[in-house]
Amino acid sequence: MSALHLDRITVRYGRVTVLEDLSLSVPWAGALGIVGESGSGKSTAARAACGLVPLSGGQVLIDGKPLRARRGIPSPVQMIFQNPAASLDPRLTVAAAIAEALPRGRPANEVLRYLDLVGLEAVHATRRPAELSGGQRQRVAIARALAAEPKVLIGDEITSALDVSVQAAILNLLRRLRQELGFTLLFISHNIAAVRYLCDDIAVMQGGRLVEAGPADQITRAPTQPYTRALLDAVPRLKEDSPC
Ligand SMILES: Nc1ncnc2c1ncn2[C@@H]1O[C@H](COP(=O)(O)OP(=O)(O)OP(=O)(O)O)[C@@H](O)[C@H]1O
Repeated sequence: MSALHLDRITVRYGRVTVLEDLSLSVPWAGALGIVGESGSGKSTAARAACGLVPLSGGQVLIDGKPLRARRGIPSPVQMIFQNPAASLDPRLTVAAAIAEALPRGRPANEVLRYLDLVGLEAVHATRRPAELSGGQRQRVAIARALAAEPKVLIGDEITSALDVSVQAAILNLLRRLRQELGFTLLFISHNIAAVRYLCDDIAVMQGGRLVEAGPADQITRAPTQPYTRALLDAVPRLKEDSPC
C-alpha cells in the first residue's frame, strides 16, 4: 500500500485541463520527485495531493483511503511552499507556530526537539518570521510541517527563492531528516539535480501529463524521452551526490 496515491486525477481550471489522468504513487518512507518545465502542472499535482484543488476526475488516496479535509484535525498531508510566508503566520513566534502544529497531547518541550532537528537554536523560539533569514524561515516551515506528524510531506519548490549556498543547506537538511525520521516525501522542483540528490524516484511531467517515471538514477542516466533529456541538458553540471 502506498502512503500517497494520485489515482488518475484530472484538474480543470474553467475550460482548461491542467492535469489529465495523472497517476503517481509514493511508497511509505519513499521520496518521489516531480520535475518538468514551468507550467507542466507540478504545483497543481502537489496542491491536488493536499486537497487544495477540486478534482474533475480521479481520487487522492492516503494510506489507501480517500483524502478528506477535516476541520480542526491536522491534515495527514503537510505542504511546504516556495515562499515560507505561505506556510507561516507572521504574527506567531517560531515556538507558537510549531506548538500549534503538534498533535493534541504532545508535551510542549517537543517544540525544542523540532527546532533542534532542523538546526535552529532555542534563541530562535521567540522570534517571528520577519526576524529570520529566508533559510531560517524555511527551516521553521519544515519543523512545523514535521511537528504535525504527517503521513506525507510535500515540498513545492522550497529552495527556489533561496541563495545557492542556502539551497544546498536546506537540501542537505531534508536528506538528513529523511534518513533520521523516514518520512514520505513528494518533492517538486524544476531542478532535476536537486531532485536526484533527495529522491528515490523521479516523475517527469509535461503539459499536465506524465512523460516518464522511474528510479532517479535510471531517469537521470538513461532517460527514454527527449523531453527528459532536454531537462537534463538544461542542468550545467549534474555532479554525482551533489545537491546543486
Ligand atoms: N488558479 C489557476 N487558474 C487558472 N489556471 C491556472 C491556475 N493555477 C495554475 N494554472 C495553470 O495551470 C498550468 C499548470 O500550472 P502549475 O503551477 O501547476 O505548473 P508548474 O509546473 O508548477 O509551473 P511552475 O514551475 O512555473 O510553478 C499552467 O498553465 C498555469 O497557468
